[in-house]
Amino acid sequence: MDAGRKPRVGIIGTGAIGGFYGVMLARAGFDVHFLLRSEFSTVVEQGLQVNSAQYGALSLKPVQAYASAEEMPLCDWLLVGAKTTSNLQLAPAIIQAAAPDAKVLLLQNGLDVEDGLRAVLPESLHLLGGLCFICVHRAGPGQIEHQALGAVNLGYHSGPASADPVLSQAIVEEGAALFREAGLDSKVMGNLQQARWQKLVWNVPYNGLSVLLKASTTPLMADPDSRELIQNLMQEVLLGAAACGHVIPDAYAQQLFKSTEHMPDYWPSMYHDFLHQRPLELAAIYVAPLAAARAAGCELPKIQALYQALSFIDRHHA
Ligand SMILES: NC(=O)C1=CN([C@@H]2O[C@H](COP(=O)(O)OP(=O)(O)OC[C@H]3O[C@@H](n4cnc5c(N)ncnc54)[C@H](OP(=O)(O)O)[C@@H]3O)[C@@H](O)[C@H]2O)C=CC1
Ligand SMILES: CC(C)(CO)C(=O)C(=O)O
Repeated sequence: MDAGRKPRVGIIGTGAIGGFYGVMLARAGFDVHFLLRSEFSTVVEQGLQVNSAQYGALSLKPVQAYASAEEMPLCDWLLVGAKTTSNLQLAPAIIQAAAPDAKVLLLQNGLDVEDGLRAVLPESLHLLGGLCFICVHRAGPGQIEHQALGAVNLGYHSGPASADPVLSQAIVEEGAALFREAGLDSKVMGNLQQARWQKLVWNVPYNGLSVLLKASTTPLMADPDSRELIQNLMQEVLLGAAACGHVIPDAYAQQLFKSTEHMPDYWPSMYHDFLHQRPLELAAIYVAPLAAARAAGCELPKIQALYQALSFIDRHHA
């Protein structure tokens, strides 16, 4: 990349997350290219709209939109905004759109989501994980509803800087700076695994229960039984994390629980997948943490039961 040139950003999977962060980066002056699938022609015709409780009505038109990665220019940063269930299918597109030493950032929930992709990406590509603290969903083709929040915490997973902590830190700082330039909070996480476990403290209870109980956060937080269940599930995530060497203070879970009471009523992304009969992110959000905890000698029976119920739903909802 030429010194002084802003990095070129490619969005691989332009849904709620890819669309929101892509529009914010484009508005901040980055050269952003969007890979789409079902919404391609609508977005070419009508652009991308973000209806944000925080930033008002934002519009990006024209959009540098692509239906195939072969038409995309080589990008310095690739932000993967697809669901984890699509990662392996998207690997050829990521490889195709990546500049020789590109940074691939998975903006996804779950544990170990980088591992499957790492195995098929060239060694020259840096792989990072990003945890998005945001409430956003697609309201229609090219239409993104942003209800609250927006921070992205980043950590280095693997690549040419794996053995060089100074370089990997600099790369993660560069990624965080992109988001900060777009006016969003972004922190560098020294340990990506720890950061992923921390995020699971929220996603394990709320994502799954929203599907199982057909309830958004407001009713989940209003009912004494669901409140107790959420707290018990959070405690099991802390147990699993600790067994894997990632101690998360109890106060962290308490604070997430409390802050959810003050969030606008929110349907987690897993509920949207259920509603639209798309595969649920069970491998990333349930299977991987359950397996990691079990390998460390720790059983998590409530999470296991929630996972089994969700697996049934996942197999029967399509
Ligand atoms: N939404 C939220 O508030 C939050 C989401 N997350 C995480 O972020 C990640 C993304 O979630 P979210 O943005 O909600 O998901 P969405 O379903 O809104 O977006 C996924 C996008 O990826 C596209 N896609 C999938 N496969 C392909 C393909 N082969 N080629 C091109 N495009 C493809 C989909 O296109 P198509 O329309 O054709 O299916 C869709 O546009 C998940 O891991 C989620 O858990 C994390 C924090 C908050
Ligand atoms: C936890 C929450 C709602 C906001 O921090 C989120 O980021 C998610 O849905 O994954």
